[in-house]
Amino acid sequence: MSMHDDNSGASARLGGLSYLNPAAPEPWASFIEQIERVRPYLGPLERWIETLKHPKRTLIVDVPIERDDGTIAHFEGYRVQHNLSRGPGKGGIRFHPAVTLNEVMALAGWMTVKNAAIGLPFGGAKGGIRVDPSSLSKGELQRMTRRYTSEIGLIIGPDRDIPAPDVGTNAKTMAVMMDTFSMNRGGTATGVVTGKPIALGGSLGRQEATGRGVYLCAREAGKHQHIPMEGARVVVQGFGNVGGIAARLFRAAGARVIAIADHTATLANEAGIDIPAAQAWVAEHGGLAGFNGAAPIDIEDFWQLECEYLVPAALEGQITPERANRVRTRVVVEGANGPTTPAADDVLRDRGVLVVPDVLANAGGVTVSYFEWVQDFSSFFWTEDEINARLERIMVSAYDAIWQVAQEKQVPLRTAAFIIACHRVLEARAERGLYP
Ligand SMILES: NC(=O)C1=CN([C@@H]2O[C@H](COP(=O)(O)OP(=O)(O)OC[C@H]3O[C@@H](n4cnc5c(N)ncnc54)[C@H](O)[C@@H]3O)[C@@H](O)[C@H]2O)C=CC1
Ligand SMILES: O=C(O)CCC(=O)C(=O)O
Repeated sequence: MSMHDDNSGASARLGGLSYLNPAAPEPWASFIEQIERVRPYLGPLERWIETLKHPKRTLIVDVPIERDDGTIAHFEGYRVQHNLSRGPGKGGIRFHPAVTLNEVMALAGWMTVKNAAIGLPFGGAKGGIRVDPSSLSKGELQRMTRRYTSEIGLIIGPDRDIPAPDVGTNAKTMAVMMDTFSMNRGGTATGVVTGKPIALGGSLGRQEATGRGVYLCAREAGKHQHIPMEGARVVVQGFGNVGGIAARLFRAAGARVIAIADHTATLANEAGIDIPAAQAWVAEHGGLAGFNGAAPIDIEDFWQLECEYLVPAALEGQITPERANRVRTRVVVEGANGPTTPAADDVLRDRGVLVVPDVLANAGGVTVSYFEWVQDFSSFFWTEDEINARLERIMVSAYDAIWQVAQEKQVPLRTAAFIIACHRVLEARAERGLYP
């Protein structure tokens, strides 16, 4: 059963404030730097580049709730619509104690690029609340989610902006958001969020889609790098929805997952870790700590384990230049959003490490969210095999297109993905602004 079914489990996996990496720049600064790196490749569209450096709409909301003890608590929430040129906003909702406006702006910007790079008809958006959901009772969590949804209800909707799960949220959160939006509107609106439970118009395959996309990208990268999947050594940071599922798929394909880490433990086993057993442990205990199928190692040793694939699938700013200098991997496959800083990207490029960027590698989730949205509109639902086959086609063709541009322009895959995406977004922007 899904590791995301119970929000208390999701909350326990958040990692508290520890994920703020003081050695990394603010996420929005990283995003701006990534946009700047595309400037020389934009041709006449360059005159529109500032569009990408200014989120279109930024909503900050106060979310007051009555706590179970009768006191009133206030939380700060956000929904940022970075760009809507190519369609409605799309992107997840994060509940985490370290959420900031700066972070949500960057996450929304990465959604704009991701959706355009893959060719989905969406703009980019993201939202979040600065809260540790594990500190709330189920009732408090529900009241907070409902109040937040009502507050951002001003700007979301099936044809305006469609949230989905991210760190600290799950299918249950989406069910409550859908219900609140529908109550306020006076009619059921399944298409307002994706990542919903199947009973409410959710899509088969969405739960696994991000991890599946990560695995597919690794497989494609391995073809170019001549890395056989059988026996490939894999190291995964983050063992939630994305990291846990990716690790399971790597193992199922014959790879050897030799190290895994979450906010409670960093573990290694050169012989290969039994991933389903580790997932069952986390589902029961809320974290990897205590799992005896691998031995605890130091976090800094984790980053320099020799492997074929390194998969950061936790949070931003994890691969700094200092760590990039020490990694001993051939391919970094970014399950998380923004795990590699721009300066670390340069180090990895100089060291010949291939980086499959977040805006490609973790796009499987939003791709199946797109399928969910389409299915909700048509009220016609596909089988899991159909969904997985369509997901694979889209991921492989996006990978090939980005690889091609990288070869032609002699740039890293991230820059290639940004070139494709920024062209699409700015062309749409320019077309919408021109007289015939
Ligand atoms: N859920 C989705 O469909 C998508 C998620 N992502 C990105 O993937 C990343 C992970 O998201 P989910 O797996 O959904 O979240 P999750 O809440 O299911 O799991 C997060 C994992 O990261 C671990 N973690 C937190 N702080 C850590 C630290 N300091 N060191 C090591 N591990 C730490 C947690 O223990 C947990 O295992 C995020 O960057 C998210 O934005 C990207 C695309 C889609
Ligand atoms: O499924 C979605 O709509 C968004 C997923 C997401 O937040 C992401 O790709 O980072």
